[in-house]
Amino acid sequence: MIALLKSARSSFISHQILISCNRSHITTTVRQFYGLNHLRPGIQRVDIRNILSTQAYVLRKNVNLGLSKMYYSKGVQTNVASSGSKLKQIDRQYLKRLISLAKPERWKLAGGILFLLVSSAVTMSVPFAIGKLIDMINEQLKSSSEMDKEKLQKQLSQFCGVLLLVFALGGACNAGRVFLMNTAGQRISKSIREKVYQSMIRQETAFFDRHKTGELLSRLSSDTLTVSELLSVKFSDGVRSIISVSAGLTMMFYTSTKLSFLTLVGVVPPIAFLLVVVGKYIRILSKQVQGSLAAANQVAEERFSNIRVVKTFGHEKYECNLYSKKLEDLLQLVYKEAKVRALFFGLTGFSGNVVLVSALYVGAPMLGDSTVTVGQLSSFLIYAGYVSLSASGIANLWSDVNKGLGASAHLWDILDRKSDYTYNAGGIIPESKPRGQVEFENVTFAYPSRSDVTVLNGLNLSIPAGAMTAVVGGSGSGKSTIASLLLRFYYPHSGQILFDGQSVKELDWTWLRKNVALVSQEPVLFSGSIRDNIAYGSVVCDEPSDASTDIFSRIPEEEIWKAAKIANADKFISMLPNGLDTIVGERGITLSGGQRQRIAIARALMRDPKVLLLDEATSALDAESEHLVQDALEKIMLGRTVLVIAHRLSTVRNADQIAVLENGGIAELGSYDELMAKENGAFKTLVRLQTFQTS
Ligand SMILES: Nc1ncnc2c1ncn2[C@@H]1O[C@H](COP(=O)(O)OP(=O)(O)OP(=O)(O)O)[C@@H](O)[C@H]1O
Repeated sequence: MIALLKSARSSFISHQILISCNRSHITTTVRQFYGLNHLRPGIQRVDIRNILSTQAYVLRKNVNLGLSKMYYSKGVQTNVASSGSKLKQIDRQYLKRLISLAKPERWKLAGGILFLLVSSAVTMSVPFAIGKLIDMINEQLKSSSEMDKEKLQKQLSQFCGVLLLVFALGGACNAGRVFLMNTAGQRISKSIREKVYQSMIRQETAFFDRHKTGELLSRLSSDTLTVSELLSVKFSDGVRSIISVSAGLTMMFYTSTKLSFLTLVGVVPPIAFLLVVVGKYIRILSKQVQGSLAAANQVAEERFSNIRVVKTFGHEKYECNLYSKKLEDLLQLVYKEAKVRALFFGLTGFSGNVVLVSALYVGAPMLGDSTVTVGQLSSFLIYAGYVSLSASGIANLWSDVNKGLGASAHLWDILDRKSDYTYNAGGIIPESKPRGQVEFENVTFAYPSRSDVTVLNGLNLSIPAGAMTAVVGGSGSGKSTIASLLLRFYYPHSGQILFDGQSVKELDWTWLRKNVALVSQEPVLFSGSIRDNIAYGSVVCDEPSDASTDIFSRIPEEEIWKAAKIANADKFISMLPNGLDTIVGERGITLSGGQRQRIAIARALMRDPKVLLLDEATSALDAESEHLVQDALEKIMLGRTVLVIAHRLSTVRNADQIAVLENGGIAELGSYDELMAKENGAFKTLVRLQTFQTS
């Protein structure tokens, strides 16, 4: 349980909170949901600058929900609630925003509510009608002659016929309500999912370093579903309960005020109090269950996507145990929740029956003194039944609203998050043809998820246009980081990177991507056909308004073959039974490493980039594959600026210049022969130590 040990005193730094997580599943939940990745079980101080305001809000709210109290030090973030009233204000804002999601479906929802009103009116009028009928029969039976009995039978048939028609109308309205609400819910869910996905996919790379795939998928699937269900089906169920309770109570009082007072006053308040308390506990538990389920899904998702690693090490049994352990944690919580839910529903059922019994107990003697008729007592009892059943529906709505608010807060975090520097369509598009000259000027950089480790420290490197530059250095020295920075996956903390004299930060995103392409060490393909994978490299409109999904299949086949030929991939593709239409499997798993790499080269070629980044492109291949890939690379290098992140002498030897990376900067720069001529030089030492393989 999360517990605050003590409030943040004025001496605390204003952006820190002190929390304690002494159960591992809570720790996992908090870590996953709130991005506090380094959180461990136990007591610790947490810096909430790295978590978004809404996440901080949800974190606080969750704690406030009953796990225990948690305090922020003063002035943490402007929109993090610092008092109960502010929290309510944010609740209202969130509620307004939540409701705004349903606006496009307002006519469907209004239609659903209209059907709901009709069906509720029908349902709620039935007990009254039945009461009247019973009284009528009673009256007629008292003064019964044979003729009267026949008349009564006829009236009864007519009454039942009308009742059946009314029921049919109620049933049709109910069906209409369910259909409209469900379709509106599905459309709301589609629209939220689209928005959330668009926002996610445009986030900068560091966002994906921090958020796990399983977590993002859970945002897309379960949070959007929770919100859309709340706005449609659950909302309408809740409104139905509210109508039933208010109409039921009104009719109870209308039927007999005295009986209503006597029945409700003694029974309802204590039971309502109990229900509120139990309902609140259920809310807390269901949140914990969601978190635990997400943790179990995370394990399965990660293992399936890395199944070959599991198989390579033969860890199937270990993984099964690990998953079982997660499920066991989940099961314990579900047991707890089931117990409380059972108590909750038991109490609701019991309260309903208590109301009925008290109505009977108080009402039966009233029959004697004719204060109520048999018909009135009957309809009163039915209304009392409706009220007690629907009261739990209102409790459920309350819990759903809270759940929906929590889920929507996760979604606002993603929707509101602006990835301003990565995707800046509308940046500078140089008028002249690109030359491909790249400069790293005094670049200092640390990864956002590990901000205390400086990877590049004042790096200066000039990469001449049309030439080949190789970067070498020990493992972890920052070679791939250079490529990531040029591709604008991340931004340097200081210094700048220039492309033809223009800071890459200011260049139009699409233009930059058209002119710089990367072929990485482990090229990943998508699960479609070879054709789709190669065509993926072509430049297409990146605006979401271009909703067509077949843009890649419209790329002329000759262009694809041309790229495949230069990449030495044409021969093996034409030998496959389905040629370009061969499906490559998840991540291209049905192809060999060399084949994947050549498809990736063809893919990069499709956009005819001016600058080509080759990140250890040949290191994982056998001699024949390497030859084919190397040959392909040599062909595509012509006329382009090439930056090779090299491990092999075969590539380095041909380079126009070699940069040796050490301690975050360039230790040596020169041609192969120049660097080898330096007796105790860094490059020569690297070669001697065979940090990168000789071929
Ligand atoms: N996404 C990331 N988040 C945090 N740290 C990272 C990330 N990627 C790399 N690093 C760290 O940055 C440093 C430089 O990594 P980089 O991949 O650039 O090295 P490299 O020289 O290419 O290594 P290798 O030759 O082993 O591939 C390493 O210490 C690595 O642990």
